Amino acid sequence: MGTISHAIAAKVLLPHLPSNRSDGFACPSSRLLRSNLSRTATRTRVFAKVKNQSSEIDFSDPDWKSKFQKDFERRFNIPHLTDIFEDSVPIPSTFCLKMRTPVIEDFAGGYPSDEEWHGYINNNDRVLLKTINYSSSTSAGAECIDPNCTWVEQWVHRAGPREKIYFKPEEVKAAIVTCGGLCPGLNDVIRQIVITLEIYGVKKIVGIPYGYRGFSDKELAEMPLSRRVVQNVHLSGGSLLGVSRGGPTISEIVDSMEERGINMLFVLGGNGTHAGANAIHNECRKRRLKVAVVGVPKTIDNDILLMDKTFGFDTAVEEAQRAINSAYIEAHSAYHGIGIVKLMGRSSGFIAMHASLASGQIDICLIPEVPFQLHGPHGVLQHLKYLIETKGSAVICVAEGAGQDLLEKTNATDASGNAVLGDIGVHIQQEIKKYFREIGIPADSKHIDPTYMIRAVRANASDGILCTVLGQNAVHGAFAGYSGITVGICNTHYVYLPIPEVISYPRLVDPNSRMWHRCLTSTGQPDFF
Ligand SMILES: Nc1ncnc2c1ncn2[C@@H]1O[C@H](COP(=O)(O)OP(=O)(O)O)[C@@H](O)[C@H]1O
Ligand SMILES: O=P(O)(O)OC[C@H]1O[C@](O)(COP(=O)(O)O)[C@@H](O)[C@@H]1O
Ligand SMILES: [Mg+2]
Repeated sequence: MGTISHAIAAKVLLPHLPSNRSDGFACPSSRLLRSNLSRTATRTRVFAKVKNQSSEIDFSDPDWKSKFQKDFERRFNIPHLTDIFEDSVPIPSTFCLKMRTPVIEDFAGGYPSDEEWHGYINNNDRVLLKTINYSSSTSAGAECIDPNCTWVEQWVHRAGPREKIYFKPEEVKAAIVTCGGLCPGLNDVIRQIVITLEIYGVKKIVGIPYGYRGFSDKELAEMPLSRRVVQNVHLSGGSLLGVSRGGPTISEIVDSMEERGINMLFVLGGNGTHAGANAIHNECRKRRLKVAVVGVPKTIDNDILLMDKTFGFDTAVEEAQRAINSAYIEAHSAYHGIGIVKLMGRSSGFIAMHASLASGQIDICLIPEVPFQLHGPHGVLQHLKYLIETKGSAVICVAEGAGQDLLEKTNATDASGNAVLGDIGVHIQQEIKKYFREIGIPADSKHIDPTYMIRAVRANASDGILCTVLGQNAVHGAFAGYSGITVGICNTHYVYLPIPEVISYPRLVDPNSRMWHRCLTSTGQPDFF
């Protein structure tokens, strides 16, 4: 009793279970009542789950809380080189802000250190992961461990430069790789990693071209990187290094790293890339290679667990405003105009939800986490008819992963194994056209798909800052001797997290969260089931 397995603990902490709207609430006329019912039912299911874990967490054990905390501490411990190289001797950090120019000389005369400078993070510094003490499991968005929603402090490691480092800068060959789809800010992160590495005194820095593929494709030469090369790269979107999906096996990647003498690897990517980074970290350990593998979460979908947000997300939401505004103008100017804007979000509707909230021009927001029906008395089309009759126009914002149950399945996958989704935006437009034709009401629908335009732009100012901090912290983490970690922002503080904890499943919008309810309040849409 008391030992919580990794996977089980992740489930206990899951903020919500996706509500299964087809399982049964009668549809009372009041949306509020329905929403309350739905919330209660979902909560009941959460605790049914928790109760099922009783063989794992025995809540009647007076010590369950301290056991949980101990287990949490173990899970969130960040792997360190000394776990396998016990004799590693650290040296004083070569990162010191009193010396703001990149170190250009060798360290023959010893490593510089500054006893007086208090700019380092203590290894025992921690950041509080959860900050709300929910008094009840029925509080909006409550994340409870036990049925009483007991307050349990959960601490994670604080990111930043350490006083002692585990790599001699002149012995480092650092590589950066960007994988998956594009995301605003990739170049900003690359730039900061290079700049920070140079401040530590690293001279061998390379970019691996086109994601993991660059490790195996002999035609693709690694790109030497320096402050001079990256100076202005943040001024444009995309990735200086290129990106790709799919690629070589983990063993091939580590073979290639060994051949190239890479002992620090910075991996920018989403869930899939991080699964790869963790596997590379484990393979290096298996081969007893003194290598630090550090991830920087890159996902425009914002679907990495535990973090306030990932870089590029704010920019995506901002850029989406232009498409939404165009859709609004088109719809508003047409007779019975209906605008449809499809935004990215494979399994998480964060961009659609935030873009809808920001614009104030959306009447219907559809996300993957909240099932909906198009047809029937409570369907989207019926509500559109109501909007056309009362307002004269309407705008829908739909996440690409929403309503996939309404489309034909293809079972097709991309090179990384991600499911290829059906086009929900096109489907909704077709159904709108059919429906309004059938009911004899003219409607003029316009579908805008700005997805690739949104993700190719350069980062905005707020993302620029986030990228800067994450890039710098990635380098600090590697020099501090950590590996198999990723960097993030939790409750406005910067942290290091073990990779498996942030990718055990995609972070989803909680349909019981205040944010989703705020979105519903703003759009005024009913539940569509
Ligand atoms: N489970 C996995 N283990 C190892 N590598 C993976 C895994 N899933 C994906 N990858 C690799 O990570 C890279 C990016 O994955 P992908 O899913 O396309 O993007 P993202 O990292 O943004 O989720 C690809 O090269 C893919 O082969
Ligand atoms: O057409 P591509 O390049 O496969 O990208 C489409 C996918 O990229 C994303 O924007 C983000 O995906 P990743 O996080 O895997 O890079 C998804 O929302 C979308 O499904
Ligand atoms: Mg992914």
